[in-house]
Amino acid sequence: MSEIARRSEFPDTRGWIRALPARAASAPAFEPAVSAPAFDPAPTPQETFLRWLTDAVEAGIAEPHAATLSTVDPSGMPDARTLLIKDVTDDGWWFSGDDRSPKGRQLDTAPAAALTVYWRELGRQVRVRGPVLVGPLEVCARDFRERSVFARAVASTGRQSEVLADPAEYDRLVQERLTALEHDPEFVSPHWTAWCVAAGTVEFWQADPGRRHLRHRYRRKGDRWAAEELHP
Ligand SMILES: Cc1cc2nc3c(=O)[nH]c(=O)nc-3n(C[C@H](O)[C@H](O)[C@H](O)COP(=O)(O)O)c2cc1C
Repeated sequence: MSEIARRSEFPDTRGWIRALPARAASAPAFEPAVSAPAFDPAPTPQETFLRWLTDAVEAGIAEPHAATLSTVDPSGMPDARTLLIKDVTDDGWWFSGDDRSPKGRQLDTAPAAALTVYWRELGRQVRVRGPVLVGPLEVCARDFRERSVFARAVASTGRQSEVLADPAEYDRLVQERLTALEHDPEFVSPHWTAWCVAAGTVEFWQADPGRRHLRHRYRRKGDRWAAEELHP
């Protein structure tokens, strides 16, 4: 086991945080090799992403489909939160939530976002940026129905991120929704939304122990993808 940097052993917070190990030196090589100037990525970022997601699944990474979604509010103030990627299609990267939530309102006024995935154990990051589109009603409804009954009950009480002034009242409302859903299992919240980041750029980043990190960026050019390597 590597040495643990204990906070109490450092004179100040900065010293402790600076001592935390950055990238594991044992990051696996990007195929065929990180040091190779050229490599053989898939023709589309979706395909490369799904290959990397497969690697993350096979490596046993918990919640390998978790991503950070960044948006901006009407004043231009950025916001970000973790959520789960629900699908990857030719159209882009899909996620879901309530359109009355802060993220929903932000996407309504500024329909663009960035999704960031970090698979620490593999030394890999993916950055997806682009306009955000609201999915068709049937896609939103399918996503809602695929949620557990409890998740549907919570989602349809629908005041996500508002101040919880009365926790007991909230628990009562969720119980009420649970009972209602048992009687009406086909119910779909009209606010539940599947959004798609229609990527304009997608960057794949692979750590290299020698800091010759590999960065491969796809850029959408009409209906095809152009790709380029970036300075680390
Ligand atoms: C691992 C993980 C997965 C999550 N998945 C979702 C999700 O799929 N959809 C969602 O709306 N919130 C999800 N959340 C909760 C969000 O991070 C966030 O708290 C919530 O969406 C409210 O965000 P907002 O106030 O910016 O709208 C998840 C949180 C975590 C930690």
